[in-house]
Amino acid sequence: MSVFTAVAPETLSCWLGRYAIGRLVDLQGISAGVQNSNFFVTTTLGRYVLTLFEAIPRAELPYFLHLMAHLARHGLPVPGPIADRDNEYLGTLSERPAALVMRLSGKSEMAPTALHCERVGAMLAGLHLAGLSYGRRQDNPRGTAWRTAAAARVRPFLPADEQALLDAELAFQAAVDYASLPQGVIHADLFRDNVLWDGDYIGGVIDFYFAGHDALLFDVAVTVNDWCTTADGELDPQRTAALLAAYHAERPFTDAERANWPALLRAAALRFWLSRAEDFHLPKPGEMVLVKPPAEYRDILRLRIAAPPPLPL
Ligand SMILES: Nc1ncnc2c1ncn2[C@@H]1O[C@H](COP(=O)(O)OP(=O)(O)O)[C@@H](O)[C@H]1O
Ligand SMILES: N[C@@H](CCOP(=O)(O)O)C(=O)O
Repeated sequence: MSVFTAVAPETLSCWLGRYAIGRLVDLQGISAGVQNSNFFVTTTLGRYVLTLFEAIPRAELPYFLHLMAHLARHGLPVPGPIADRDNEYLGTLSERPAALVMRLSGKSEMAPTALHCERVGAMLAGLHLAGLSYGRRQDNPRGTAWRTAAAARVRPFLPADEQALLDAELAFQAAVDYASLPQGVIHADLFRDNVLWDGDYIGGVIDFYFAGHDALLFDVAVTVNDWCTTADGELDPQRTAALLAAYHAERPFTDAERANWPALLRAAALRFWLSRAEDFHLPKPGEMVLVKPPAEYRDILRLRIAAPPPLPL
C-alpha cells in the first residue's frame, strides 16, 4: 500500500475508543503497496494494521473482511479482522471506510526457492478449497470487464507497438473459454510481497482487497508469474514445477485447465501490465505513493506469447 490519506494520532486515539483493544501507543504509515492507505498501529493490547480504503466502494468491503474471517476460521494464515464494540468490522476514519486487522509476524521473501514455491502452491490450493464454502459472492474486481475498461483508459498513452500488443491480446483473451474452468474465490494478487514468512513456513497471507469470484486457474497463473519468474521474465522450471505440483496434490487440475494454462498465464500478465500502466499514466494523488513498473509485465506478456509454457504435470 501507500499512504494517500494522513491520520493524526489524536484522531486515531479517539476512534480506537470504538474498539476493545486498549489505547494507542504508536502509529506508522506503511509505504509498500499501491491501493489503500495502511498503517501499523500498536496499542496497549497488541499490534494491528489499519487500512483506509481509498477506491473500493464501501458496499463491496464486507465481502473482503468476512472472507478474511472465513479463511482464518478454516486454518489459513490470514489476518482476522477486528470487530468493534458494535460487532462491526467496517468503520469510518478520516472520511474513509476503515478496518483493523491483526498484524501478523514475518517478512516477505523476494528471492523464493523451490521450497517456498511448494508451500505457496499448497497454501493457494487450501485457500481455493476453503473458499468453496464461503457464502458471499462478488466478481473478481480485476476480471474481464475491468480489463476491457482499463485497456481503453491506458491505450492512448501507449506507443504504437504496445497498442498493437494490447489489441491483439484483448482479441485473443476474448476467445478463451472461461466457463470451462473451475471457478471459486480467488486471492487474485498473491505476489511475494503479500506473503509473510516465519522461517520456512507461511506466517501470513495479506491483501485480500482484489479477491473475488473467478477461474481458480487465473489465481494460479498470477501466483506463478510472480513467484516463479526469473529476472529476465522466463519461468524458472524448478520453482514452477514445485508450486504447481503442490497445488495439484490438493486440487488436481482438470483437462480444461491444462489446455488453457498458457492463455491464463497471458491473462494474468495482461492484468498487471494494465493496472501498473494505469497507476503510471493516471496516478492517484497521495502522500507516499508507490508505482510499480508496467514494462515488467508487458515483457512477461510478450514472453508468454512467444513461448507458451505447458502445465508441467
Ligand atoms: N496483517 C498484516 N500483518 C503484517 N503486515 C501487514 C499486514 N497487512 C499489511 N501489512 C504490511 O503492509 C504492507 C502493505 O499492505 P498491502 O495490503 O499490500 O497494501 P494495499 O492495501 O495497498 O494493497 C505489506 O507489504 C506488509 O508489509
Ligand atoms: N501486486 C500488484 C499491485 C498490488 O500491490 P499490493 O502491494 O497492494 O499487493 C503489482 O505488483 O502490480
